[in-house]
Amino acid sequence: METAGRPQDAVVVAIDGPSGTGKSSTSRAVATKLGLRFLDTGAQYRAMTWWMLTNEVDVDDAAAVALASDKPVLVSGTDPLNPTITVDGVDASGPIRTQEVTAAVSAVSAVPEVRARLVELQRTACAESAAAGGIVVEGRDIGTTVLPDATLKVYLTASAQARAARRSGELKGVPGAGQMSVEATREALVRRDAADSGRKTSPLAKADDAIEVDTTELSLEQVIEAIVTLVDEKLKERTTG
Ligand SMILES: Nc1ncnc2c1ncn2[C@@H]1O[C@H](COP(=O)(O)OP(=O)(O)OP(=O)(O)O)[C@@H](O)[C@H]1O
Ligand SMILES: Nc1ccn([C@H]2C[C@H](O)[C@@H](COP(=O)(O)O)O2)c(=O)n1
Repeated sequence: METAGRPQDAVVVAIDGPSGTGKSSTSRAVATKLGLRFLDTGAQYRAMTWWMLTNEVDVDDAAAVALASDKPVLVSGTDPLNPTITVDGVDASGPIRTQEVTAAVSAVSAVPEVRARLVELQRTACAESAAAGGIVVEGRDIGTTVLPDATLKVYLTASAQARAARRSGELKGVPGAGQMSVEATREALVRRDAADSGRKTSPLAKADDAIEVDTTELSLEQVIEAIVTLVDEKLKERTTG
C-alpha cells in the first residue's frame, strides 16, 4: 500500500519548529546517520524570496508575488552531505542567507500560490527519495500539511535567548549576513516566528501527533541521538505492530 506518494517501507521524518531551534543541523545529521535524503524547505522559501527581490517584485504585494511564483526554476539537491539549491540554474546557497532575504521571507511564504508550488516540489522530493530509503524534511508545516503520513514527526523548540545566541554565533563572518547583537537577533527571530505562526495558509504549528523536543539545554549531539532513537522506535513499532 502507498500513502501520500511513497511506498509504505520508506522512512519519512518531518522536523518542524520555530527559527533557530536546530532543525537544519539536526535533520542533516540524522539523515546522514540513517542513510536518508535531506530537504531544507526553508531554503526553498528563501530561494523564492531571493528571486522576487532580484527581479524587483514587490514582496509586500501578495498579488504580484502570486503572479510571479511559477516563474523561478528551483532545484534542491537532497544529499545531506552536500545539500544544494539553485534558482534558474544559479547556485543560491549564499544569497539566500542575507538579512535582506531573511527580512522578506515571511511575507513571500505567506502567499498561498507560493506555498502550493513549493509543497508540490517537496512532495515530489519525498516520493523520489523512496528509492534511497526515505528522507528527513525540515520546515514549519511538514508534519501538519506537507507530509501528514510521515513515519515520525518531531517539533523542536528552544528558548528565544538560546536560539538568538546560537544564531548570532553562526552568522559571525558570513559575508552579507551583517552583524547583529544577540538582543537584535532575538527580536528578529521572535518577529519572524510571530509572522510564520500567524499566517492563514499552513502556519508554523505542531502537528497533534508530533513529539516535542525542547533543545534549550541539549547539545546538538544529544538532539541528534534523541531523534535517531525515536526513528528506531517507530521502525520497531512498524515491524511488531
Ligand atoms: N542543540 C544545540 N545546541 C547548540 N547549538 C545548536 C543546537 N542545535 C543547533 N545549534 C546551532 O544553532 C544554529 C541554528 O541551527 P539551525 O540552522 O540548525 O536551526 P534551524 O532551526 O534550522 O534555523 P532556521 O529555522 O532559522 O533555518 C546553528 O549554528 C547550529 O549549529
Ligand atoms: N516549511 C516551511 C519552511 C520555511 N518557511 C518560511 C518561514 C521561515 O521564516 C522562512 C525561512 O525558513 P528558515 O530557513 O529560517 O528555516 O521560510 C515556511 O513558511 N514553511
